[in-house]
Amino acid sequence: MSIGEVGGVVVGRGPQGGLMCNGMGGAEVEVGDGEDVVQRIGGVCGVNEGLRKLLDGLRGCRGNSGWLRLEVEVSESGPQSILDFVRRLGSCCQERFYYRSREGGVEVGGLGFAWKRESLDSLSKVGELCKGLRVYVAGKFDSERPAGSEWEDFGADGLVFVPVVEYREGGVLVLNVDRSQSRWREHSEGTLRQLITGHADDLVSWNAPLSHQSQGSKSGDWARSIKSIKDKFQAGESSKIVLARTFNFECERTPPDPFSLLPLLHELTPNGFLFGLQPMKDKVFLGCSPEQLFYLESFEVLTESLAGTCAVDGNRKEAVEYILSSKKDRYEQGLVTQHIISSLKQCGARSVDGTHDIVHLPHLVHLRTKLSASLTERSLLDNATRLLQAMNPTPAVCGLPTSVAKSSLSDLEPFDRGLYSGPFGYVGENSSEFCVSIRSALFVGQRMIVYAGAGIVPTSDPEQEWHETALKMIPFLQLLGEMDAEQAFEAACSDIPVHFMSTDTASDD
Ligand SMILES: C=C(O[C@H]1C=CC=C(C(=O)O)[C@@H]1O)C(=O)O
Repeated sequence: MSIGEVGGVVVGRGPQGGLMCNGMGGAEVEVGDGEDVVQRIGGVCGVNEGLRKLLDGLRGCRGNSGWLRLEVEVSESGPQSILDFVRRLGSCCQERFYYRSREGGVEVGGLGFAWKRESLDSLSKVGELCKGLRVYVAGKFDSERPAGSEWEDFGADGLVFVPVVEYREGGVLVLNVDRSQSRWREHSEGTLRQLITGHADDLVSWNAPLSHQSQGSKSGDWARSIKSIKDKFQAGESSKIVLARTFNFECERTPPDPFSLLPLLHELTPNGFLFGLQPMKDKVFLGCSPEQLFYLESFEVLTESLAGTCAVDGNRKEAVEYILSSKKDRYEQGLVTQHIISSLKQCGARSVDGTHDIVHLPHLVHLRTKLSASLTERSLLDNATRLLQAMNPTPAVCGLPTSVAKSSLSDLEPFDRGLYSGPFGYVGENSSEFCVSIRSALFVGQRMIVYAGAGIVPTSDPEQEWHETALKMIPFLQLLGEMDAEQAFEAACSDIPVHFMSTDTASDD
């Protein structure tokens, strides 16, 4: 595909001719049917005007194969404009998506699905996706486990997708069209029109639902599960299993837009990956995770082993000293590091470099080893697919051996993890990155389910591990239940259902 500039428009041009693209400068340009087309529409404008330009740009396009991507540069690229875009257009589009990498280098808000698959294997078949295109992935932790009804619509294996409209870092608004789909024009135009003419929501701060009741895993069941995990250790079947539990809220009414939690979660955990996915109305999975699965650029991969947790009870320095000298935490994290190194080797790495550090989060610290390696010289998509297969799930969220841990968790956890602790990220033209979607929650109608897990090793104490999962739930419980951190911790530790009565304090941002 060649790129040319016509009348202020950059156009991808196919050799066969046949498809007419009417550029914004008025020039009509012929591009090949079946070829991928990338067109940058000139002139910086506001978001609404940008959406109109995309609609105009679409008018002259025809064809029934190949990707079409129209891009407009928009001026509103303030600190939260991408997240605000996704929040404001919630009433105009049922399918929403948001992702921000830990350092913020990649940030995207997506609306509608231009292309969607339910199997992660489909990622290896997207080799022909066009230049500049990013494919986003939200994978399930264990797709072999029977799906819980709460996770319906999140795909059999998760979702692999390209949004219709993307608002990307650097202030670029993108329209993605897969012209091989029947009725691609109606679908794309329909989505754009809804966004342009629909009623944009006011930005309202999250306010906890007026009345809600909590329930979730019980500490007695937790202790019994740990006992059976330890039996597996004794029988020599496993060395580590990461057991998770849930904290559920039942509300009297559907709570406010869950996407409005994202800025608050990010404030509490600024050094996290921020993500949200709404495959349909009243179903949202979101979170703010400290854990990177991998970052891949060219053949160079960065990854990390994050495990081992110590509470920060006032004095961070003491917590750091404690965790650095804790044999149990070092063992637990060492298993993850070793597994990741062997996964990297499976993907062609000859040597792996590593440095240790500590991750500081509200109320806790984790051990981390940052790892880097050079992989075999294959395409980025090929390497990303192989990394996903080899690394996911790591023993930071599953256990060892992976198959034994997975089947034990399927027996012991009385709920489907769905996307919790699965990979969440993208494969793009020049880079690919995934986080592990821990520190997350699912919103289904009037239910809100918070997930957290803890690595169980032979020396684990059930009560301490229960407290550890409570610590990990604090940011969510603080926000969902309108509590301070101490109350949130107590609620997360308690076996007794709590009845919340919040005050109605919705306010403009
Ligand atoms: C499984 C979770 O955390 C993992 C990541 C960091 C530390 C962990 C731990 O100490 O057990 C877990 O491996 C979770 O937050 O749900």
